Amino acid sequence: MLSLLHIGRVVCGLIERGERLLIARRPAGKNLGLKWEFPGGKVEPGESDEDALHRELEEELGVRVNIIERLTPCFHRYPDFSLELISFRCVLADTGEPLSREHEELKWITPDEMSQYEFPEADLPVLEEYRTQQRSP
Ligand SMILES: Nc1nc2c([nH]c(=O)n2[C@@H]2O[C@H](COP(=O)(O)OP(=O)(O)OP(=O)(O)O)[C@@H](O)[C@H]2O)c(=O)[nH]1
Repeated sequence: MLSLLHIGRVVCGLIERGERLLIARRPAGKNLGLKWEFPGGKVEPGESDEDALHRELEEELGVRVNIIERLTPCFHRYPDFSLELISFRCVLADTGEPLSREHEELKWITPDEMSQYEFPEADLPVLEEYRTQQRSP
């Protein structure tokens, strides 16, 4: 029988600075390697989504953020695993630059530049929701 691993809830942060958004490139050796994503990771048992976001962004980028809003959660099934992706718009709480502790590279991009980067499939509805929001008055 085909078994599919459900990795559970994954949180990620769409960190805004002015008109730009922070994206991070996954390391080559990992699953979905070299795709661009929003920093974050798996929610641990007993942890709230918000606490997981703060923990992951501290671990991966060394930053604290203030959450602006939660976007619509998306369930996605990859060929070998599935997840629920919960995204948050946020801003940096302090003035320091994010550090690339676990990613290949970090970039600040405008919403118009998003289409130039390859994101994991699970992120496509998130990108669409974010872009639509940016265009509305
Ligand atoms: N952080 C993040 N993960 C995403 C995004 N989109 C997406 O499909 N994912 C997937 O969600 C999972 C995130 O969990 P993770 O960051 O803890 O996992 P990982 O494979 O990097 O590392 P690990 O399992 O060794 O801790 C990965 O499988 C990743 O490919 C996204 O925008 N941001």
